[in-house]
Amino acid sequence: MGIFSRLKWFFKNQWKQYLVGVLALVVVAIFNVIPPRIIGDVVDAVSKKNMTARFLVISMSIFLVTAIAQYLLRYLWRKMIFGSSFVLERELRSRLYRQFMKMDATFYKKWRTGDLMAHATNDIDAVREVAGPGILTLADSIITGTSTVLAMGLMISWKLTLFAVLPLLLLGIMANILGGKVHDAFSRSQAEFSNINNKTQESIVGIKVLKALGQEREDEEDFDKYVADNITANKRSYRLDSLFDPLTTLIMGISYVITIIFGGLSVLHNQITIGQLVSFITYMTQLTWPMYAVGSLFNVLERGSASYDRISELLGEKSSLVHPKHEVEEIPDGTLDFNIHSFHYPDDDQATALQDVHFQLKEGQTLGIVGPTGGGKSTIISLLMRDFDHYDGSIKVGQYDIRKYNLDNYLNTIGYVPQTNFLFSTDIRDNVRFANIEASQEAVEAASRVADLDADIEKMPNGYDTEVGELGVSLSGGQKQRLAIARAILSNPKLLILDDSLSAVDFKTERNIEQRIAHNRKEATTIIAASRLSSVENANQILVIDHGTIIEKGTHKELLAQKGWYYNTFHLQEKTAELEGRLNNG
Ligand SMILES: Nc1ncnc2c1ncn2[C@@H]1O[C@H](COP(=O)(O)OP(=O)(O)OP(=O)(O)O)[C@@H](O)[C@H]1O
Repeated sequence: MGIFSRLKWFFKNQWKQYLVGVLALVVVAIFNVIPPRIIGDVVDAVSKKNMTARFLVISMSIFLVTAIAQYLLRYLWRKMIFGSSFVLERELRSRLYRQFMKMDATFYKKWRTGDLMAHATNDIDAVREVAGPGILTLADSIITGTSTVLAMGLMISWKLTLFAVLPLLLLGIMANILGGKVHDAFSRSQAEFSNINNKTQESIVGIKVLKALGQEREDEEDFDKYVADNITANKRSYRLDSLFDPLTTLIMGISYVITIIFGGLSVLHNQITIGQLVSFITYMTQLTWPMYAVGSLFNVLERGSASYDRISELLGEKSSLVHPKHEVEEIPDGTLDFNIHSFHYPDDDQATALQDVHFQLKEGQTLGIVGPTGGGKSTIISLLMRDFDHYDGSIKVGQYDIRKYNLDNYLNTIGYVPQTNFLFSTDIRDNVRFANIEASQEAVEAASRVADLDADIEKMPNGYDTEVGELGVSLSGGQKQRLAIARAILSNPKLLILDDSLSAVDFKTERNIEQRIAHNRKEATTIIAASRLSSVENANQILVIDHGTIIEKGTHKELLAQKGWYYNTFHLQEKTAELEGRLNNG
């Protein structure tokens, strides 16, 4: 029952709907008392041989009116109670979605996609069941149960009612004993469902790699193991369920036996009439539904409660990002003052990811960041993108520390092209203008030209209408990268960040893109992190990052003159490019 108090915030919001629904249930329950009474009266009239046509017509008319009224009222409570439960579903879904949107990189490292999907689907459904069928069953079983027992007691015999209802107490005791166990079993089965979700998602995303490595059999076996674990958990959950339903039948059976024995004796001793006994048994039949409902109720509540625990845990997660009380609403310009004394990833206290990284950029300048793999290039970009806000030092974009800006305003000024691109399942045009869906065709074409993608698109049969992503054509790695660049260019950001995002295009295309970006973005700042040094040759300033710190700094010319890592790598890459060029030319 604890789940109801935890959902109090929702019931408070929807109290009017629930009140109307419950009132309708009360009236239905009152109407429910009438038919057995009429049946009893008709039986008595027949047995006493004083039945008249008028009596029969009146009795049957009341019967019919009651049935129609019940039909209409049942429609009303369904609409009120089930309708409200969908409001809860919508509210929880949107809370979860908003939470997903505002969480930081640490959150997404902790939670697996399959978990998040399971919370957003199965768990929300289980909580909705509490607010719909759960409330209905609770109210209906209390109201129908009470009104039926009252009718049995008041209109027929309290003594007989007491004997008949006594065994039902056993059900309450059993529900209490099994409640905690069902909660745990359902939590376990939901956790196993999350594992299956994760496994399926991982296998589908990695299907090409799986096949290439000939791991289908092993993956299938792995999957079967997850399914088996899920089935074991489900079986346990349903075993507990199965203990309850037959018990209800058994207890109802005992109640009937008691009723017939004591009821029969009462008729023999002229304490009640035969018609009253028929009414009593009909009332008993009406009690069957509330009894079964208790079984399903305790199930729905324990499942809902376990799911609400899981959802609350997610909603309770706090983003580590700083949200100052007085956020700067101003839009930052493209100047940058990066001063990090030290930074380590939240889950890795030991290794310092960045140490003494300091650089400044004026509006319109280009910065290149290069260095050995794992050196810390992406980490610098991560801090600029505010994936993490806790470090020793400060990063200023425009006049203020980036943590002082409203996060959305700040990120809107950045055009970010990550190492791995994501295409949405829509056409090329909408993929390019994703950040600004109102952008004109001319603007989309201009951005595509800067990214050197226009010629490729024009060759496609449907041009900018070509569907891409899951449902459409597959673009090449280089085309995907250029589409992501066009998307970033279209929003005309103050700060454009390319994180190794030209790695899949050839040297000539890379040059084209660089020149066009430089030409189009004279007033704006650009940061290019790259493994290929040719990507940053024309930058105003280049940093060589290794082991999280700057080991060389300068322009292309200055760095060559230093004859260090940059010089060696540049010549090595030049020779490799030359060799590749010769091989390609035959
Ligand atoms: N989310 C993270 N949590 C903990 N450590 C991380 C995380 N991301 C990166 N690292 C570690 O930080 C170091 C720098 O990684 P980073 O990705 O910044 O290097 P990089 O220079 O961009 O490498 P590459 O050229 O291979 O992309 C590495 O040792 C890496 O293992």
